[in-house]
Amino acid sequence: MSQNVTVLGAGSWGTALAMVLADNGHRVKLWARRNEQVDEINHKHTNNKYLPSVTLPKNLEATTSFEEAIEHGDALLISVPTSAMRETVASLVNINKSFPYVIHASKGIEPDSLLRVSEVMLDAGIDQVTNGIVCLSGPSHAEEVAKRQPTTVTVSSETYDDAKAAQDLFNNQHFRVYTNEDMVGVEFGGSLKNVIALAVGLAEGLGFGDNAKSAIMTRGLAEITRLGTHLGAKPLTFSGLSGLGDLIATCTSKHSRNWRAGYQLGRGKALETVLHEMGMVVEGVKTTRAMQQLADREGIEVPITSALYDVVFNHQQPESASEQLMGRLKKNEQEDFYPNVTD
Ligand SMILES: NC(=O)C1=CN([C@@H]2O[C@H](COP(=O)(O)OP(=O)(O)OC[C@H]3O[C@@H](n4cnc5c(N)ncnc54)[C@H](OP(=O)(O)O)[C@@H]3O)[C@@H](O)[C@H]2O)C=CC1
Ligand SMILES: O=C(CO)COP(=O)(O)O
Repeated sequence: MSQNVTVLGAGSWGTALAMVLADNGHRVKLWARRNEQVDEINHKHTNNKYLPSVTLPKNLEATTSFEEAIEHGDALLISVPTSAMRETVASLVNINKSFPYVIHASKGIEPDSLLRVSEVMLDAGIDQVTNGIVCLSGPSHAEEVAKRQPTTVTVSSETYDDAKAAQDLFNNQHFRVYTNEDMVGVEFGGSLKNVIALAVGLAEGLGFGDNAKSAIMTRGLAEITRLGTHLGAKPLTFSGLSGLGDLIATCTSKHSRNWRAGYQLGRGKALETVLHEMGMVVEGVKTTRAMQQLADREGIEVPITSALYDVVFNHQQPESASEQLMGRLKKNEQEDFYPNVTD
C-alpha cells in the first residue's frame, strides 16, 4: 500500500533510501537543510554532491521546511549523522505530530554519553511522538543502492510489528530486508564496524597486505562481539548482515568513507585534512572515541580499537601502533578454549 513517507537527511544514505521508497510507489518528501540542494533535487532530479551521476525518481520531492516534511509523513525515516540525531529529534518533538514508529538508519555511538542511536533518540524525547523505534542496518553502500544493485539489510525493533512494517515499507526486488529482534546487536554491529574499517584502511595505507587486512577484520569482529555481547547483544547477530556482513562491505570497499579515511591517515595525512577533503560523514572517528570509552568503562579489552585511538587522538605513529599490537602478550584465539590453562 502506497504511503506518504518523510526522510530527514538528504545525504548519500537518506537520498538512496528515499529512492528505494519512491521505487516502491510511496510519495516521498526528503528534508534537506540547503535551498540550492532542494532546488537541484526538485528541478534537476539529481543530488550530485552525495550521489553523482544518479537520476532521482520523480515521485521524490525535497523541501527545506522541517514542518512541511513532518506534516507530509505517515511514516518517518531519519538518516542524519549520529552527531546530528539529538538535535533532529529535539526539532521533531517540537511539532505536534505522532508516528506509529520512527526508523533510523544511522551507524554510530555518541561519545561521552556512550549511547547507541536508538538510546540517543529516546534521550532526546522521541517517546513523545512514537512508541516504536526501528533500526535499519546492514551492508549497503548508498552508491550501489542508488544503482539498484542487489542489497540486503536488516531491520530491528523491540516489537515484531514495527520491524515487519519497516520491512514491508522498504523491501523490493533489489533491496531485500530481513527482520532481527536483537536491536542492541544490530546497532553495535553497524556502528563498531566503522572503527575496524578505519583500522583496515590505515593498515592498507601503511602498505600492509591481505594478511594484515584479514587479521584486523577477524580480530576486530572478536572485539566488537566481546564488547557487544557484554552489553547485551546476542552473539549470533555479529555473524549476520549487520555484523560480519557490514564489516566485509565496509572494510573491503573503496566506497567506504571510513576505509578511505583510514587509508589517508596511513599515507600520513592529518585527520583534519582527511575529514575536510572527504566532505561526508566519517562516523568511525567519533565512534572510535566512544568505543574506547565504553571498553574502559566496562573493563573490556579492545586492542585494535585502542591502537587506532592512540593514532587518531594521541598522535601515535601508525607504525609504532602496529608494532605494539603485534608485540602484545601471546593469547589463545578463543578466550575459553583451554579453560584450565592460565598462562
Ligand atoms: N552512505 C552510506 O552508504 C551509508 C550511510 N549510513 C549511515 O547513515 C548516516 C548518514 O550518513 P550519510 O547520509 O552517508 O552522510 P553524508 O555525509 O552523505 O550526508 C550527511 C547528511 O546529513 C546532513 N547533516 C549534517 N549535519 C546535520 C545536522 N546537524 N542537522 C541536520 N542534518 C545534518 C547533511 O546536510 P548538509 O548537506 O546540509 O551538510 C547531509 O544531508 C550515518 O550514520 C552513516 O553511517 C548507513 C549505511 C550506508
Ligand atoms: O555503512 C556503510 C555501508 O554499509 C557505509 O560505510 P561508510 O560510512 O564507511 O561509507
